[in-house]
Amino acid sequence: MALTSARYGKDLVRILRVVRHDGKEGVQDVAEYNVCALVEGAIETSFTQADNSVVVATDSIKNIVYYIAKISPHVLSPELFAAHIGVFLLSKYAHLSKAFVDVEKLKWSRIVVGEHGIAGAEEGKVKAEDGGHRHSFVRDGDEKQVVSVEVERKGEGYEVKVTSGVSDLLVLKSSGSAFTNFVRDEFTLLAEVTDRILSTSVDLSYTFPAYTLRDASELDAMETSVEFKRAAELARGITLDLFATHDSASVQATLFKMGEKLIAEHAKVQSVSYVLPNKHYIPVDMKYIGLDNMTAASAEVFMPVSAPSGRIAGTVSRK
Ligand SMILES: O=c1[nH]c(=O)c2[nH]c(=O)[nH]c2[nH]1
Repeated sequence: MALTSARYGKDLVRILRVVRHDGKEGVQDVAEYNVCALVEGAIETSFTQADNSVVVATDSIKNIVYYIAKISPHVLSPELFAAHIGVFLLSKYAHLSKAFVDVEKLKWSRIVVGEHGIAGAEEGKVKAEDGGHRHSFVRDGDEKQVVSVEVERKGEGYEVKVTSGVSDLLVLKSSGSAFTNFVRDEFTLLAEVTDRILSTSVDLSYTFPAYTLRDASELDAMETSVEFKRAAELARGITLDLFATHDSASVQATLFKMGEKLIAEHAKVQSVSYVLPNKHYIPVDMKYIGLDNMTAASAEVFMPVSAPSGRIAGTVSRK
């Protein structure tokens, strides 16, 4: 018998970091993360011979995540924060060869004070550059930025592979989606529809080429070269814009359009993967009470169905 793979670390490390911007009249940012940090390396004997001398305790790995959250100038960028944790783990412990850091960044957006028609709220309207309040935030949705970083020791430096994305971005359109011309046989109950509700919870990930750096001081250069922040803005924007505007023949066709567009717009994005549940909304049949609710034009009352859902997955890659 042999140990054929081994990896360990800390999962579900929760962090909220406040960033106070000097000289900007009290403007602050916050970043809330869920982090999973795992390592590989010369750790076999801890499994096969109960040899803990090669084990950096998972408690220490958790403490390193907090430490990097405190000292990293990159903590607002999920890609650079994750890469910083990975590079630190390998630079600190010579017997470790790879680090796998997954981070989820939760969505805190600035509250825009004074736009809710509340008398007196103007007094508290103290703006950051983007027009929101300087240090007050709202959780506007379950959506998360999700990033997986793999760092591998390569000679004196480190090779960093980044996959970024979005999860739990819930969208719905009440028109502009059809589904016709599919296989019809003895199992087919579904009617063709030229106009239907389309709703999905977007799970998106996209990859970048491997980037080699000597140490953490080169993380800024990695952002300048790869432009993770621009990719994240494009990925979300393209997903939402095309979901809204594409005259959808199917989830499959809309998925491909979105992936194609992101690759066309960002030179560093190598492949784009979506997993899109088709969250069904079924028109309620009201014939029994003399009401027509079953045609594309008449359907107004729908029953949301939590299960089952379709599940459409696809990856679009640069040739
Ligand atoms: O966009 C869709 N794709 C499918 O593959 C499918 N299958 C189904 O029943 N409804 C839909 N909708």
